[in-house]
Amino acid sequence: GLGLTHRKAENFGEWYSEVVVNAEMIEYYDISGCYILRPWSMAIWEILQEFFDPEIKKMKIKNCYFPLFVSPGVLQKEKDHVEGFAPEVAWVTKSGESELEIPIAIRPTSETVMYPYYSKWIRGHRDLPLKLNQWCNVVRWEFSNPTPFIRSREFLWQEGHTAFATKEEADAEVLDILELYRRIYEEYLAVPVIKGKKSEMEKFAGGLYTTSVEAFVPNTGRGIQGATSHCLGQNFAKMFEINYENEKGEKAMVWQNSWAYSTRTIGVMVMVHGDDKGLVLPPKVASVQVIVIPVPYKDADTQGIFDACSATVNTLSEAGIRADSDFRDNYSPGWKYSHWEMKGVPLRIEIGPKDLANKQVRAVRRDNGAKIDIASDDLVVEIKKLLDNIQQNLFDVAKQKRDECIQVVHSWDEFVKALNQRKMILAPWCDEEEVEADVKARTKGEMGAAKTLCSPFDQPELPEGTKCFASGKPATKWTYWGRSY
Ligand SMILES: O=C1CCCN[C@@H]1CCCn1cnc2ccccc2c1=O
Repeated sequence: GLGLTHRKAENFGEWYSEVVVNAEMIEYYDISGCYILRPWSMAIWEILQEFFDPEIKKMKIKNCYFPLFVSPGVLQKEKDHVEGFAPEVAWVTKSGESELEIPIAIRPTSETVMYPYYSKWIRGHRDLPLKLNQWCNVVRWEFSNPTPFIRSREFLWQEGHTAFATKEEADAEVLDILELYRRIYEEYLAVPVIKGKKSEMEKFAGGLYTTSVEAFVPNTGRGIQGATSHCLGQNFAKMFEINYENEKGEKAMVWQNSWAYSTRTIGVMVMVHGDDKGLVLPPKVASVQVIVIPVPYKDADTQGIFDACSATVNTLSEAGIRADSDFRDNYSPGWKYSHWEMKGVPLRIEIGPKDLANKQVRAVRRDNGAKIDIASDDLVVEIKKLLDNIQQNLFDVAKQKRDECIQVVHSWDEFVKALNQRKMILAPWCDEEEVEADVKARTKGEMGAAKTLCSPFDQPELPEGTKCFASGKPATKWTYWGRSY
């Protein structure tokens, strides 16, 4: 049969793997942790890119392309923090039958690839700001459980790498980019996220501070980092001698940022909106927003029905709506309904003899199953309203579910209870790293330990004297905690 064999609420992992395959987004590949992105998911990546790329161009950020290969020397340059990541670095050691003199790393990220050239290109203050981005793949040979889109050994992303004369410029850009990431999630993927700052333990070790947008998957009770925007401070400038002669003729080091979102965004959307019929696509990222299906009746005017379907697709397409028809004669209408529901198409239009006679179409919503008869004269206006309503409804439902999973706690016992209830926990914290390490140690288990997700920029009131939930010391900030991907 066409349906899923696993229910989202019963076996999330199996449900997810089945949805991404049955919706024809992913094909499993013969190398573990690698996946084929089929057109149905590549189209989503392209729609997100068509939003983000013009936005960074407005910020005078230019696209470039650096080599995939990293020479070992520069990779070790970041030894302080790269050692943590070293096991994930993939290496080329041979070409054909012969061993390479020196093994070459495949980029897991491009700081060490790009920054020796930033050092060469940035000599005077007129060379600043230098703002580059690249759309590429990166490889991280991870061993923890691979999951399509969420955790794969190769993935697509954009990585922005910018250099400024002042910290103020860098700080401002970090937040401008973070807002774009929020828009990707909330305006396109209809996924609510929380903007915040990572703890010292969770931040990018090579940087000064990390900001992120954090999503949450209610079914697994796990937080997931949606995208990151780091201020690197002058750490890499020091390491790679990226300095310049400032306007006073003094030698000064640049202030840098780096920021990325990846194909992980697609996986988060699948997890949040998908249901037991399959994928549910927010209209903004649906490559097909409306699928038109003929419902011919044995002796009815079949040609008239097909003509009405084609006219409907044309009218919608001319209005800028991504519409298609399914005229295949080897599948029944019922089979087609299930097929396009599995693929998450936001709206289905059925046209049968009655609809033809009444000069109307029957629209069926993928998000809530509602059936709406629309007069053909009102088609474009009504379909546009429906698509906007579906987009908003998906966000509202996801936000309501996510908010139901947020639990404010003030004590350790409340924290443990909430954690076991698969909540996203908001707790007052003393912001001490060893306390975070202690919480990790005390919550270790086969479900994974609790960790900080972020300290939200939008801080609730913290009354004088509030104690840290874990240490009892004076709390300095509210922080989200939880298990995570
Ligand atoms: O997030 C971003 C945004 C885009 C540019 N890079 C930063 C930081 C990447 C951190 N990171 C992540 N995995 C790694 C894996 C192997 C070696 C190095 C690294 C590594 O530096």
